Amino acid sequence: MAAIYQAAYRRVSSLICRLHSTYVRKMRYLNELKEDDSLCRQAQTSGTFYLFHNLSPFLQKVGEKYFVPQLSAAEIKRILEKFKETEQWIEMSVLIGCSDEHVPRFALDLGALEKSVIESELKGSFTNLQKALFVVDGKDSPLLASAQSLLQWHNSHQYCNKTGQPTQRNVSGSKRVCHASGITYYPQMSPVIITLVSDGSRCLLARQPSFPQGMYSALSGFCDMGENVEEAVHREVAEEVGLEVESLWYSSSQHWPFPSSCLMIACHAIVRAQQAEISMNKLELEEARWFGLEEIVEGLKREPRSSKQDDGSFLPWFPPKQAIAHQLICEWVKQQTSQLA
Ligand SMILES: NC(=O)c1ccc[n+]([C@@H]2O[C@H](COP(=O)([O-])OP(=O)(O)OC[C@H]3O[C@@H](n4cnc5c(N)ncnc54)[C@H](O)[C@@H]3O)[C@@H](O)[C@H]2O)c1
Ligand SMILES: [Mg+2]
Repeated sequence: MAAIYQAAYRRVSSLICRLHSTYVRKMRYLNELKEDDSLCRQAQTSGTFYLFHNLSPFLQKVGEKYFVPQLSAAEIKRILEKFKETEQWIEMSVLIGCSDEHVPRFALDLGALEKSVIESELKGSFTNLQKALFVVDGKDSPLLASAQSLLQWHNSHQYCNKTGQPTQRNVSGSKRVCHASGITYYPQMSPVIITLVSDGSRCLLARQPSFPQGMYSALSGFCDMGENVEEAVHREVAEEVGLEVESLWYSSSQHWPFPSSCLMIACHAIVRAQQAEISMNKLELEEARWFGLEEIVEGLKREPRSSKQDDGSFLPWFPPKQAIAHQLICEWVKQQTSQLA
């Protein structure tokens, strides 16, 4: 009897498994790789690798386009042999995802090896992440950003905060453990709110002193300990431009690798048109002002290069489409245009 039940259970389980979508199977496989060291070690032999050098990703240029090559384990071994290094280096890679066909993807930083040798061997170049994110295909930039953030987190968490002893990573790189204290460290992100404030017919954009000339963006700020998203939006708007938010709603979120792993939580906020006088915090901002719809539409078309005028001043331009600030601005334009229609 028990055998019949077991056979029926197996049939139902395998049916459920087949019914699972490609996405669900992929996520379950990735989770197994994170948890199971021997499975992940085996996966490294059949996976593909994104290369980094001191946290700069490796890109190849074909014509005017930049690509992020995925190298096989065999190609990595060939490079390592050039340096008379062993394949043990592969163990320093971190798991960053997998294809729909369950080919795992890893990121590996070869920062200790001579950069120019790798570049000429693989015919490409290690490119600063800030530049790389804006020149690669849109689907590759989130992958590069999260890979770099994870590599950076490992670099800065080599030792236990409590004992000062070295921490040991698991094979996938999803955590580090201090065996002396038993503390497990997981990769961290800092929550940051980014808010496009509107008074109903205009939107508020600001400049930090570190921004490139002419660029304006939505207000942003790190969440304080214990704060929720709504409280952070209210506080940041009050702190930076002296306005009181009346209502707000969530738009979307984005992982942002600068300065190190932020979770950008994007919202729209409304302030009363009668109480919209800006009182800017000069310690944080260089300029903050209201923009009408026409000026925003013009600014969205403007390239950073074409923003400089003959008298040396700069016309406003906005963050590129890879930044969530861009998305907030486009949503606001859509909202305003639909109201006018
Ligand atoms: N992707 C986008 O569209 C977009 C747009 C704007 C800003 N951002 C990012 O948002 C982040 C925060 O924006 P901000 O500079 O306006 O923040 P902010 O207004 O909170 O000011 C930054 C200051 O906050 C303090 N701070 C508090 N907690 C911090 C933490 N965990 N890490 C670092 N500093 C902390 C520091 O003193 C720092 O100088 C920046 O890293 C920026 O790159 C992204
Ligand atoms: Mg700020």
